[in-house]
Amino acid sequence: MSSAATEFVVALVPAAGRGVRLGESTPKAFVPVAGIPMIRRAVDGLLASGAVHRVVVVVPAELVELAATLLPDGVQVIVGGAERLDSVRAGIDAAPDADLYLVHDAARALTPPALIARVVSELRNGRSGVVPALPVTDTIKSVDSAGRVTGTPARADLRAIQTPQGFAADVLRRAYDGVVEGDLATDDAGLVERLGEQVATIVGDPLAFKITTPLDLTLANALAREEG
Ligand SMILES: Nc1ccn([C@@H]2O[C@H](COP(=O)(O)OP(=O)(O)OP(=O)(O)O)[C@@H](O)[C@H]2O)c(=O)n1
Ligand SMILES: C[C@](O)(CO)[C@H](O)COP(=O)(O)O
Repeated sequence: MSSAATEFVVALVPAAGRGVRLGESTPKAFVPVAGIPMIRRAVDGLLASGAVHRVVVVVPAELVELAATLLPDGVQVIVGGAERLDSVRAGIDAAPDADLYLVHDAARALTPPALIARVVSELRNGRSGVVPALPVTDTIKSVDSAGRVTGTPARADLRAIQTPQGFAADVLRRAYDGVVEGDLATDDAGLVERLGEQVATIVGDPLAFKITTPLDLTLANALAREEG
């Protein structure tokens, strides 16, 4: 960590999901990728970035003790909630001393440390919200409830958004103050955008893909084995 790094950076790692789409018997964050649980890989990536002072991992209640045995000393483990937003909120409440927050899915287990460091660097340069983004390669259409196409947004304007998403702490706290029961926001930046705050994108990394389906896990296993 550079001595010029004065703001206290806390990384929140929501890892309390069940992984329904992955279909394993173990909650997703505890599923191994080439022998190492996703949760451990995600935390190791954050620590290796050299840009994070503290890590708070959010897990299902029954897995707190197991998580503590899997993670390096000093990493805080807390209980999550029913939805991702509930788990992130628990993380924010557990780390009121943060100046900057990163919110990083455990499911993006192979995220390169250099990408994490770039997000923090942009925050330190004065951004209040930063997300990694990649161009989409498919054509994206909107559809109605019957599956009829209702529109085709210009692909050049679209980006697939990854994590870690970085925020000035007061901005993320205010964003979560606005969350209501049943909120449909699918990422943290979406909540910040509602405040009228600017969210900047940086170029993401294909390796930061979210392990969601069995095909994703096959890919992650192959990539991690190749890495050695
Ligand atoms: N109640 C929840 C739901 C999700 N997450 C976390 O948020 C990240 C992104 O969520 P996703 O990939 O959707 O994971 P799951 O919710 O586990 O997957 P699914 O929707 O297939 O059940 C994951 O690291 C997941 O563990 C969480 O902390 N708390
Ligand atoms: C936060 C996120 O990873 C950004 O792409 C994504 O929206 C999480 O969605 P999920 O349905 O919880 O996997």
